[in-house]
Amino acid sequence: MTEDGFRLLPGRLDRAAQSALATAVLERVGRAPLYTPCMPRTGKPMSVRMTNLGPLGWIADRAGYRYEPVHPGTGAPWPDMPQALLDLWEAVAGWPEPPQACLVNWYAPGARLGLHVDADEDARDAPVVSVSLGDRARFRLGGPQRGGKTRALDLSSGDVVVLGGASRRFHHGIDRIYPDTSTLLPPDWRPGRINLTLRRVD
Ligand SMILES: O=C(O)CCC(=O)C(=O)O
Ligand SMILES: [Fe+2]
Repeated sequence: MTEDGFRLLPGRLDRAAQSALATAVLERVGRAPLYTPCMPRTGKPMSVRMTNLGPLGWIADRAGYRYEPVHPGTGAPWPDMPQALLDLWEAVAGWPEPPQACLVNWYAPGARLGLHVDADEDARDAPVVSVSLGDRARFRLGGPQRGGKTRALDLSSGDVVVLGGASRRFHHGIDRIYPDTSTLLPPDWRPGRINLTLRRVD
């Protein structure tokens, strides 16, 4: 762990665990389809597609950023979080309560996620735990200030990142993915990357 509470756990999930998790997540994505979020006000579509698992889901649309208990397209509650994610949170988060939201991000080749701070949660002290599955990505980590110094690190399938302590409020994003660098996901989902972001909301 670094002083600022940022932790990269390379290969935290072995291949069998990644594969079982991918199967569990994709089955749920079948019930809660990916949708294209957009920027508040401008309505500009994001390149990452999203859905959620768990009691609450993070939504971005013209009205703003917020958490909702139901899928915006189907109106149904989000599917439950696979037990493996709850277990992972318990093992690495160091937080007494379980996560309330698991954002599922889908990066096709060309998708990216601009530098941002995860700031829509009242539970600002609970860490964010994020899991990478599928193709490798270049993750960018900055500091608390927008426009400050950043560094890049690669995230591979099975890697887990914990944004705890001060790093909970650090800027971060995904510059790009590296297509066809993993054979984990089923053929229909290649090339591409899934990221699972576990958060406590209130
Ligand atoms: O895809 C990633 O690794 C990061 C995702 C992220 O920062 C987010 O969903 O807030
Ligand atoms: Fe984030």
